[in-house]
Amino acid sequence: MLPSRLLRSLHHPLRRICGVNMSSSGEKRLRVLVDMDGVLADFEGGFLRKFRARFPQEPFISLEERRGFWVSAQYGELREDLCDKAISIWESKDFFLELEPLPGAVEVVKQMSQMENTDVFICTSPIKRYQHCPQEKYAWVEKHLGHDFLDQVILTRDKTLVSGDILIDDKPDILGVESSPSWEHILFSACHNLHQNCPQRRLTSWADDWRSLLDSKRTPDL
Ligand SMILES: O=c1ccn([C@@H]2O[C@H](COP(=O)(O)O)[C@@H](O)[C@H]2O)c(=O)[nH]1
Ligand SMILES: [Mg+2]
Repeated sequence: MLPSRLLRSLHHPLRRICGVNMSSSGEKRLRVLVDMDGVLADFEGGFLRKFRARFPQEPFISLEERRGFWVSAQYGELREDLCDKAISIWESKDFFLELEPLPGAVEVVKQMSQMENTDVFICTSPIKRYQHCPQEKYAWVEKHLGHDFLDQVILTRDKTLVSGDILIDDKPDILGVESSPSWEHILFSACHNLHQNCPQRRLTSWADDWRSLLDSKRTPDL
């Protein structure tokens, strides 16, 4: 690795060849990956509302009672056939598009992406039944963050393959083929993970001190 003072004097393409993500002022840029469901978009709230509307006679699990990432698994434990009924909700047209943004999420992502030396990407896993979900995820980003933000959308079912400094995500275990991902996983608090004692640093909501969290990952300019 070359010293940063030398890298600063190099032209942009060479900086890239050296494998360092530097700004024109010579500072290393921070790459933040932000999950969508449960972090930007209220997946749990949207699910519960639509489940109760579609199946008014069926038992349901309140947000306070939610435990574990997989909604379908907890509904299946409640009663076997409720697993498929739960899945049918997020497989329906307009489910992902109509999710409400979580409080502060849109404002924070806009602020974050305007910060100096900071690149923000939305990193989200589509469901395998692809008829509606991938298109609606793009449409959600366009609706809430604007057309230009579509350049910063990453759809993947394996987030370990995406490089970044931080991944803000509500799923406690993010696994994939890469056993040593480049990012630090910051656990975003959600109803399903509140009771779990997880080793990751947490962001409890978008009202939490996300700026300090980002600053803690910035490397000082040498
Ligand atoms: O029980 C469930 C709960 C969620 N899903 C789907 O998982 C992904 C989660 O995506 P993230 O990028 O990790 O937020 C989303 O597509 C949900 O629909 C599920 O399949 N089963
Ligand atoms: Mg999520």
